[in-house]
Amino acid sequence: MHFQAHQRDALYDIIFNRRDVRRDFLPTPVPEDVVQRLLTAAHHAPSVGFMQPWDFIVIKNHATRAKIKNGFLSANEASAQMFEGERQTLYRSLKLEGIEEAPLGICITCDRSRTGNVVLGRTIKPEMDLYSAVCAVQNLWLAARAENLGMGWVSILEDQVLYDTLNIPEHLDIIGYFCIGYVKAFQASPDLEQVGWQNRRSLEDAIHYESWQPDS
Ligand SMILES: Cc1cc2c(cc1C)N(C[C@H](O)[C@H](O)[C@H](O)COP(=O)(O)O)c1[nH]c(=O)[nH]c(=O)c1N2
Repeated sequence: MHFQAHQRDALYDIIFNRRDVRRDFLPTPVPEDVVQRLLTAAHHAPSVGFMQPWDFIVIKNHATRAKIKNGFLSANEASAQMFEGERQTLYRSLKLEGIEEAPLGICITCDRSRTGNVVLGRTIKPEMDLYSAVCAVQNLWLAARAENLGMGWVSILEDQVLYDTLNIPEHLDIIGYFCIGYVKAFQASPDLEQVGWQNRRSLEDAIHYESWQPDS
């Protein structure tokens, strides 16, 4: 398959217009065929040794999401206290999850023992299975944006909340919990940039030619 310019441009549009969404979710359910398309995209991510270490737990039940939200609330209080002064005040004003508002939750796990102990490509760097599962996250994120669905990563949450609430076996690692739903609007830039928490680093500083150089 040879992609045409308009197809290339569509991919870049999706990349640049993808946002971490935690507010403005609409209650409109995500149709099952759309959910299947999202998960098919996630399932086609690259993985070390083709081990496909991920599983996807799909959560629509509100009571389940309310339990996860409670877990967020306590983790978020502990997190807020790690920041000081004005930074803590700003942190407390941020909306950092849409667990109850978004009608769809997806928890992604990583089975580090899938396909055995010795995995092609993971022989020297054992963390490659976790990285593979994160590749599935990014596919999901981009597919969601292509479907005009907002998606937000909620990592302010103790893993144990997800193990207990979702009955996840202990041998699985938790990669993340994601809120997904249609939205009133997509923001043009990251929320954290809009509120002055953190600016986008210049690409110039991120690119190094031939060898690493400190920021200019
Ligand atoms: C691994 C990981 C974990 C988290 C996030 C991202 C990633 C990659 N982000 C979203 C993050 O704040 C966001 O991606 C950046 O601020 C950039 O914004 P856009 O994603 O471009 O909108 C995120 N956001 C949030 O509100 N609560 C959270 O718990 C997390 N956790």
